[in-house]
Amino acid sequence: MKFPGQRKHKHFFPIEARNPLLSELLPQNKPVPGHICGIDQVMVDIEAHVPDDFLARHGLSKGHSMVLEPARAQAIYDELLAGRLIVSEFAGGTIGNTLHNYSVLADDRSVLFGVMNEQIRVGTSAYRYLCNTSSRVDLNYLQPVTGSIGQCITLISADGERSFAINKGMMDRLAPAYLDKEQIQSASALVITAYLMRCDTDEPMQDTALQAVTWAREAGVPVVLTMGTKFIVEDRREWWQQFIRDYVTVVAMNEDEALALTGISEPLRACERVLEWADLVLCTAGPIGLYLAGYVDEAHRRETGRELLPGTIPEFNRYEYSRPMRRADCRQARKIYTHIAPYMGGPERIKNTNGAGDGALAALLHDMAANGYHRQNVPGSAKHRAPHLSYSSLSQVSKYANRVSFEVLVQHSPRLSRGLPEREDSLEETYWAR
Ligand SMILES: Nc1ncnc2c1ncn2[C@@H]1O[C@H](COP(=O)(O)OP(=O)(O)OP(=O)(O)O)[C@@H](O)[C@H]1O
Ligand SMILES: O=c1[nH]cnc2c1ncn2[C@@H]1O[C@H](CO)[C@@H](O)[C@H]1O
Repeated sequence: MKFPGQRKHKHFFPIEARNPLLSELLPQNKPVPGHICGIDQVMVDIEAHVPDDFLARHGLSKGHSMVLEPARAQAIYDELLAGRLIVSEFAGGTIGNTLHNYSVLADDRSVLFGVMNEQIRVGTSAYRYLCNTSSRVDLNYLQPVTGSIGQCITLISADGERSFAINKGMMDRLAPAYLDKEQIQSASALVITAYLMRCDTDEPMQDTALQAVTWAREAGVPVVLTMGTKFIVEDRREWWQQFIRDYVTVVAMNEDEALALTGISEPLRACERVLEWADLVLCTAGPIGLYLAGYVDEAHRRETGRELLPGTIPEFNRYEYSRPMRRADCRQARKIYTHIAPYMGGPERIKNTNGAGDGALAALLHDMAANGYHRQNVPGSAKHRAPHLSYSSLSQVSKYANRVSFEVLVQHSPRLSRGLPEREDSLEETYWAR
């Protein structure tokens, strides 16, 4: 496990360095490995650049993800192919992307639950998927199926916005029998997406997801839910609110999904509302940057060194230097918030925004997993006097998440091809020194 930022104090990693003092604290010399788990509708992104009237002509809604009848998806694909508009076919899926990015950033193992073609031929979508997935993503648990994984036709508009048209194939056929309870219950987090719940009634994906979150909850493993698209949430707002109350520790969403979930358009107020149901909230807001909101016990709160920010919750960032905790672990819980504007004001040129939110979530997961890893390996550390959810403060995590989003925006694919540059390990320094 690579740590999310350089630490200048006594908690410095890597512990593999076998500091003799640290090793006294360790029952064994080999560090206990960590991992995270995720469930996805395994799919490839087939990317094409199109004018807005292409979307209108095919009845697609800009910025969203729609599952189409196979014949309709095929018609779009054929038109793109005939017009030589397809620029790439690359592994996708919101959780697949998040696990891949986590593994690249953390140099750590992640486990993907999903389906995969039983037989793979060179050049097919399944082949592309495997080629573009980090070797640190464990694919040994995939369920073999006869039929294709999903295809997500990713249509990029002139302004960089992306719209998805999905030919689902076998992506929702993942059965509960192909989950691994031991892997889930020993993970630092289980990541799922709201997309999993839009399978057809005769498909097992929803039941599979419910089984996994039940096991995670039972073992105290944080359940992380990314909202997918506002349409899924809008249709069943109360259902989602109850689902979050019952199972979810961390909610990740953009401002549209936040509005659909809470009825509140202002991201900070929406985060405040979601904190009534979950413990930690990541809300990305495109060019506005991103918000993180959580809880800390009064006894562990830390005041910011930055200027206090105005907003719908005045001085909302006052305790942003605190490390977030579960509400139930606080004796006197206080809500804490942070906001960060896009890294370096945003890229000069955005290649496309696809996966920028997934990138931010991967960074947050990295910091959470680093905390679990540190706790397991150095249980006596002062860092773990209280049960925090992350290794770093809310403020530090937001900088990291933002930095990773930036990296996704300036490249072509939602999947990072490499980790962040080493020299930036101290985000604090480079962040302000342009
Ligand atoms: N136009 C932009 N200018 C500057 N930064 C941006 C822009 N769009 C996105 N970002 C950065 O990327 C982060 C995530 O973006 P966004 O809110 O678009 O994610 P998203 O809608 O969840 O994306 P996806 O669902 O494709 O993963 C933002 O918090 C911000 O830091
Ligand atoms: O229905 C879906 N299920 C899972 N992933 C999806 C779905 N629609 C789009 N994406 C994925 O979201 C990523 C960007 O966040 C894209 O890479 C796309 O593959």
